[in-house]
Formats: sequence, structure tokens, C-alpha cells
Amino acid sequence: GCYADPVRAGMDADAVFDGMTEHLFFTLGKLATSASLRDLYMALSFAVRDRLMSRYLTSQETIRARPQKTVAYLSAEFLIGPQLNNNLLNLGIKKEAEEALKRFGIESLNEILEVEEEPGLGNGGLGRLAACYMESLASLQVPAVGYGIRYEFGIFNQLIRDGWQVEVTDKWLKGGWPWELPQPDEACLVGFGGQTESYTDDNGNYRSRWIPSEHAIGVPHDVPVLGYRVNSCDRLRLWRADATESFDFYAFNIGDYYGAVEEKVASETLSKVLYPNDGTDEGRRLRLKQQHFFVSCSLQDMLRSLEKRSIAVEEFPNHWTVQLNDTHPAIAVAELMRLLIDQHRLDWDKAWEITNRSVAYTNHTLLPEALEKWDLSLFKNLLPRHLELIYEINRRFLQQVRLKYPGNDLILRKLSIIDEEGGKAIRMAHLATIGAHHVNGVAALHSDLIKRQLLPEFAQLWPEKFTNVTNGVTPRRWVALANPELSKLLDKEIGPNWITNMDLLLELEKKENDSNFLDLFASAKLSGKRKLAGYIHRQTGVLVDPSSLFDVQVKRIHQYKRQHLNALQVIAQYLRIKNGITKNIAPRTVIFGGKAAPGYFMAKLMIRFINGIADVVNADPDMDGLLRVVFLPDYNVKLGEQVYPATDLSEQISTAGKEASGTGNMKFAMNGALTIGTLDGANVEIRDRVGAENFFLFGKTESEIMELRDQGYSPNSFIAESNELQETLKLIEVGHFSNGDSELFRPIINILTGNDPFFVMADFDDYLRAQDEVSKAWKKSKKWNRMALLNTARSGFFSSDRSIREYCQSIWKVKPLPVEISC
Ligand SMILES: CCc1ccc([C@H](C)CC(=O)N[C@@H]2O[C@H](CO)[C@@H](O)[C@H](O)[C@H]2O)cc1
Repeated sequence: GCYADPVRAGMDADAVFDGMTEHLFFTLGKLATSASLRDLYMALSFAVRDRLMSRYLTSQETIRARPQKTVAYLSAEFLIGPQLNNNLLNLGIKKEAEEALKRFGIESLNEILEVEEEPGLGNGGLGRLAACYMESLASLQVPAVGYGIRYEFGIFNQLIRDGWQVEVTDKWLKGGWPWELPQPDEACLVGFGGQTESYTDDNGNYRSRWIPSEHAIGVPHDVPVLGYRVNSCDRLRLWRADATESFDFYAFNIGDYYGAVEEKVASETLSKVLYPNDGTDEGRRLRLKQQHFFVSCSLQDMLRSLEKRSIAVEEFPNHWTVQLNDTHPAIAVAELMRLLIDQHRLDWDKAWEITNRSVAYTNHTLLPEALEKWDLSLFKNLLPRHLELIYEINRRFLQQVRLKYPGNDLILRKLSIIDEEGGKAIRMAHLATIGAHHVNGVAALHSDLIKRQLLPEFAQLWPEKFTNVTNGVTPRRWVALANPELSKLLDKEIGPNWITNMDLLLELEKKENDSNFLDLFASAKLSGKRKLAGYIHRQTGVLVDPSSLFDVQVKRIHQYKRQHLNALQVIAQYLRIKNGITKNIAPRTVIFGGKAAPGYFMAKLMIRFINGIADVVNADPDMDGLLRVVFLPDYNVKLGEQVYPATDLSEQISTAGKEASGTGNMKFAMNGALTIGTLDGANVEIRDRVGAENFFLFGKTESEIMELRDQGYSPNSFIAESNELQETLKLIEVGHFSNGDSELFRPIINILTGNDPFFVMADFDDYLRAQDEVSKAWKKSKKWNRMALLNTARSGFFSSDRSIREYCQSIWKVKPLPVEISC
């Protein structure tokens, strides 16, 4: 698969320039003289795509020719972010592209990168993790396919109007997307609804067949996932829904124009839009249809790849290892059984053995409201055959349990896939756990809580099945690409190999007392802050001082992430300044960013609250040079790439036991930000690795929170202990941040002084104490810079390469398959 044509595959600036010129002319029908920035972005993107095609095709060919186990990562979300810059980095032709652009009169690559639409095919942590993992799989040369949905509309764009979030449809596909390869010949057919009927097959076996009442077609769109400076190029296979019958002429002829396209419209809705909830299960019918749609297409695709290579279906576990990214694809357990039994005529035990040996499940949340439970009648109506199979899986499973715990009906009820309490429901976490050979959490504390709190009976039953793989993030996008200043400094100091071997960063420990190096380190940070300050001014009109402490909390808005605790702390600082208590205060710029799920009222009110505080603080001359508050609209991957290199203090302040891991915390530490945080999720491991002395810890631990909850927590007892908290709450109540309207933020006050489910009041004073520590440390810049350097130096563990190596060794049992390209 080697293509030698210089114009389409040459790697020098001339060739890239020629390639762009050709695509402008032949692909886009534009002359260079009249090309817009967007045309040049498309032309460069096509030219770059040309240059990874040999690796893409040869990688596919290598996997086909030398069958070995391939990772199938099933995820309802892939938050891959902008592609051009990452592919330039991984191909190693960034300089050449910059040179070629100069010949089109474009001085900086950033001008082109700015016009790129990012595919917002995810909500937050779970979706971005999937993207980091796909990039690490390719960089580690492990054959893999990321199976998901090609949503026509991704996560909404966020506008802030009068302090409120406004959602705008994300038309990311307008004008086309150069990074996908539609494969209509590999479409799959998926059924829904209808009923099942049992019959006896010609060997006299009782069988059941499914007669769906409606169908849709899944058309795969492949997206190359290039590894860093290797020949390996894996792919994302994203399914787009289409109608079996695009046009009903009979309806049209009788003038029923809507009828004529009704089925087409109905089918296409399957991949129309991403559900924008990040942790609340709404149990919508279309959501379940979406899940079955992409899972069925993906499993059919895997089975077809065996058929094409005339490999027996019994060999499935030796060729595919299927990872379920949370329960969103958990229907796979029943769908694989259906395909193996109904279509490949295997008997139950063989089919179950194959399923159990192939599937593994990762849990990403403990929040009860985020655990998917499908109403039984909805499930029966949409997937009658799968329900039959789930009943049988459950029956056989409970049989085993009865043997182990005779007469213990309680444990049967706790373990059953069917939740009998209230309206009967299917517990997808139970189906996934029973069908999987491994169940893992995403940080040590989280994996422990899965065993102690979420699935204790299962952990007791199958202790060896439960494991942990702490999350990671790719250093290519989150350091090399996002923070070129720091990268240059690292290349110069320890050589370039840190990008693929982050443990090499430990070398930097030697420089902890080298003030010259510390100054260079700090100036890399300052250049990031200057860039972000410019962006903030352009976007919000707020002028911020790059030399102030950039205190940042960017993540989805959620009560357990406690953005409101941070906001209360800001008010306390504001009051101190107003009361002239400025001795310990360090000039700060407090930056928030994050989207709220459209139906999540409290999260939207928290955004309004933050903007209310910002308006008052930023307009108050007493705050000049001391405090600024900013809410950055439309936080996404692209904006993240600007924020992580420009941050001094990373806010990771969730209620202990609630944040499964966090991944932003890792990106901040890698880029030399210090963390103020609770002992929650991966914060625990970050603190262990970077050193407690380089981490600002506060708050109650998970077990202290449990204790407080069990003994009946009353937030008022904590409020009574804290004057600053009382003053802060009073100021809100009188409407100081809402133009005197004391009703606007009442819901926030009511919940905090009511049952305060996320223990904001309990942690407030200790949080304020920790923030004072931060101010003190900031004023000793050498000390701060040393702490910052040690965070970067000791963040190697949090590379997604380490996470993927752990999955490969302990769960997937797969090895790298280097790709040879002989030209
Ligand atoms: C059914 C609605 C729904 C949608 C998304 C989710 C995700 C699991 C939420 C999520 O993104 N979880 C985050 O996953 C990250 C990657 O492992 C972790 O780092 C975060 O702590 C976790 O909140 C749950 C429920």
C-alpha cells in the first residue's frame, strides 16, 4: 500500500504546497488567488490526509494478512477534537505545512486551525477518554477499531446571554468534513420492534426467531487515527443511520409527500443528535435505539471480518476483544448472543463462552442517577428477542447464585438483571458485569468503591473479575500540541522522547533548584497565559492580568463537581478585599468553563450565579489588580488546548467519592499547574505521585463523608462555625449578585442550607484554608515554580500510553503489531 507520487505523498514543504494547490483546484474547484481561509484549511487537510493514507491502508492490510486480536472499543461518545494539527504532529510535517502556507500568504498555521470545526461527538470525560485511548492504541501500534455513532449534530454550542447558558445546534458537518471516508458497501441492517416466534429447527431443536417491525441501515464512516511517528494508523468506524427505503413512490404518487419520506426521516433520527446529558439517565426510547443501532452494526461488522477471512465464528475471542465504554453499549452482551445463536446457529453454552471471553466493561460513574436502567415494557417493545435472551442469561446466572448461596433470596434480588422494585427495569450494569470477563473502574479509589458500594455482591461472587485501570491522557495533544513553549523547553533539556515515554520527565527533578531553568519553565507558562488573556478579552471583554494567579475550573457543570463551592470562595475573597483584609491575598483571575445539560436546572443556575458574581467583581474598582472572575463560553477540546497550558491552579474540588477519576486534573499537572483538591478519583494518585508537599489538599475523605451522611449531616452546624460563610450566604440572599433580586439564587441557598447533598458547607472552611495556602505559596514564585516543575516531572504515570499498556496486558491480552511500509 505504498504510494510514491510526491504531490500526493511527498513530506517536504514543496510537496505539501503542490498537494494543497492540486486539492484547491481539483477537489475544491478554487484558484489559490480566491481561496478563503476555509478553502486553505480544507486543501491542507486533504493534503495531510493523502499523506497518512499509505499508513492507513497498509495497517488495514497488515491486520487482514496477519490476523491477530484487535481491540474493538465500543463507545457512544468519541470527543476527538480538531484533527488537522494532531495529524500534522503525528506525521511530523508541521514545519513543512507552515512553510507551504507562507507561500499562500498565511503567516501562521493558527489562522488555519481556527477555522476547523471540532466534531463534538461527546459530552465530557468519558468521550474524551475514548479519543485519548484511540490515539494511544495507534501510537503503541496496537490494532484497534473505535466503534461509535456519527451524530449529525454533536454537543450543542454554548452561548452566554445575560449570564444564562443558551444552547445552539452544532452544525459541525456544514461545508463537509475532510477526515472521514464513507464506506457504503459495508453497510449493515438493524432491526427494531416486532415480535419473536418460536419454532423447531430441522435438527429438532427449539429455536426462537425475531421478526422486527422496522429496520434501519447503518453506513460506516471511517476516520483514520494516526499513531505518533509510527506507520500504524487505526480507525474510528462511526455509523450513520439511513433508511432501507429512502423514498416511497406510492405515497408520493397519491400526494402524501410526508409519507413518501417518513421512513427515511424516522431512520435518520437514529444518528441525528448526541444526547447532551453527562450523567443523568433519561431512559429515552431513541437513546436505546441509538445504542442497539451502533452495537448491532459493530458486532455484525466484526463477525463479517471473520467470515471474509474464512475464520470460524468460534475463533471470535481470539480475533476481537470488545471493551464496553460504560453501560451505553452493554446491549452488546445480548446482541452478540443473538447473532451467535439465531444467525450462526451456535448452542447456548458455546455462544455464552464466546461472549464471556470477548467482552469487558469499564464503569465511569457511581452516581445512582447515571446508572442506566431500562423500563421493561419499553425494552420488550423495542427489543423483544434481546429480552428473551436477557431472561435466559439471568435465569442461568441466578441458578449459579442459588448454588452458592442457597435460600438467600435477598442476594438473588440484589444480583438479578431485572430490578423488581417499583416498575420492573433492566439493570444494564448487571448485564454488563455478568457478560464481561473483566470489570474495571477508572481510578484506584473508584474501583475500590465499585467493589464496596456499587456492585458488592458481584465483587464477592467474582473477586478476580474486578480490577482497576487508572485513566490517562495523551501527551501528544495535551502537551506537545497544546503547549509548544513547554515542549521546546523539554526537547532541549531532556530530548524529544518524553512524548512517547513520559517517565523520562523524571529527569526534570534534577532541575528543581536550577533557578535559570525554573525561570524558563515559568516563562513558558506566562506565554500561555498571555495568549489566553487575549482570547478572554476577545470573547468576554474582560481584561485580565497574565501575571495574576490563573485559578481555573473547567469541566461539565454538575453539583458533585461543586463549581458553587468555588464561587462561594470567590465571594469570601471579595468580602475580604471589601473589608480591606488584603494582606494574604494574591492577585487572582478565577476562570470557569463548562456546559450544563439542557435539562439540568441547578447546573444552569450555577452558570448564572458565576456570571452574577463576575459582573459585580469585575465592575468594582476595589477589585482592580486583585480579583477578576471569568466564565469562558463554549468550553470544548479546542478551548481546553488553550486553557491547560495557561493555568497556575487546577480546581479539582468534587465531593470525595463522587468523581470517578477526572482527566482534566491530569492535563493540568502535566502542564505544570498545581492542584487544589479533595481526596477523590485520580486526585489521590496525582498527590501520591507529585508529592503531598506539591498539592493543596482539603476536605473530608470519602469515609468521613459516609460517616457524616450516616450520622445525619446538618449543614447549618458548619455554617454556625464560620463567620465568613455566614457573611457570604447573607450577601447572596440579599441579591448582591443579582441586582437586588433575592429570589434568583434562592434555589442554591435552599439546597446548601437544606440537605446540601454534596457537603459544600462541610468543606467550605477547609477549602478557604487551602486557598490561603495557595496565596502564600504563589507569593514565593521560586517555591511555586519548583512545585509546578515537580508536578510536570512526576506526571508521567498519567499518560494514556500507560493506561493502554495496562489494558493490553491485564484485560485484552493483545500485543502491538508493527506495520512495515516498503516503498
Ligand atoms: C446515561 C447518561 C450518561 C452519560 C454519560 C455518562 C458518563 C459516564 C459520564 C462521564 O463522562 N463520566 C466521567 O468519565 C471520566 C472518564 O473515565 C472520568 O474521568 C470522570 O470522573 C467521570 O465523571 C453517564 C451517564
